Amino acid sequence: VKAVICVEGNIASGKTTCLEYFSKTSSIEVLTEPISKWRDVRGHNPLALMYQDPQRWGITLQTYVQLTMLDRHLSAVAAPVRMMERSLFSAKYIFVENLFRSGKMPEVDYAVLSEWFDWITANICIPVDLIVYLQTSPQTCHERLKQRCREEEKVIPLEYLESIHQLYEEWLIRRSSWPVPAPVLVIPADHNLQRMLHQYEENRAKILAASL
Ligand SMILES: Nc1ncnc2c1ncn2[C@@H]1O[C@H](COP(=O)(O)OP(=O)(O)O)[C@@H](O)[C@H]1O
Ligand SMILES: Nc1ccn([C@H]2C[C@H](O)[C@@H](COP(=O)(O)O)O2)c(=O)n1
Repeated sequence: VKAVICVEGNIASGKTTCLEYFSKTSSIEVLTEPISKWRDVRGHNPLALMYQDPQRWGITLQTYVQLTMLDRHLSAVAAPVRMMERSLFSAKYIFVENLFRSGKMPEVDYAVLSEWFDWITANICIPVDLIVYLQTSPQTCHERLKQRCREEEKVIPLEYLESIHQLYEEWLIRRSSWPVPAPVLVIPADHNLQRMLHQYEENRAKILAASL
């Protein structure tokens, strides 16, 4: 039986580090976010453009994110358990929603992206068996983001991470915004690396149970 687990969380919450840890397990295949594509589509960098001028380029990046995430979801599974970074769902419910709600995406762009998303989810089966939510404070993410130092992300202020955090909490904890496509395992993720790895080990059985 194959299982799909999506690891969700704010920017720089530790998703890649978590996936790297579980990639050492032979029964688990790991799919990271296709961020290299978002930074280079035929020589263009829609991620950088979006941060420079979200009004103009938000829909460009998010259209491409939707395509590349759909491609990830539909790619052939090669191991009993698949762990992937984020999902088609968080792309829409968190990032598109954030652009729209903060007034940085014109209503017509939001409408077109929503039509695409609704069509995809109505016509294509996107199986998700478990969501692992790495729950952090926006302050922790801000520090980790500065330390990681991705060129495009230097303009991200704490308030941006606070908005993303609120949207995640509404979606996965308060469950007041959008449908949650699978059970949610919440892992508090403000701790140091050693403690995080310990927590991942403690949660291993629960995570792998998704494949039973
Ligand atoms: N528990 C932790 N404590 C301190 N720093 C961490 C921890 N986990 C990850 N980091 C560092 O924080 C940055 C963001 O982590 P990363 O795994 O890339 O997050 P994400 O994939 O969610 O954006 C990286 O520089 C990483 O080395
Ligand atoms: N739908 C999306 C998904 C991601 N992004 C941005 C946010 C970050 O700058 C980057 C992903 O980095 P991570 O959270 O994995 O460290 O891509 C977006 O704007 N829209």
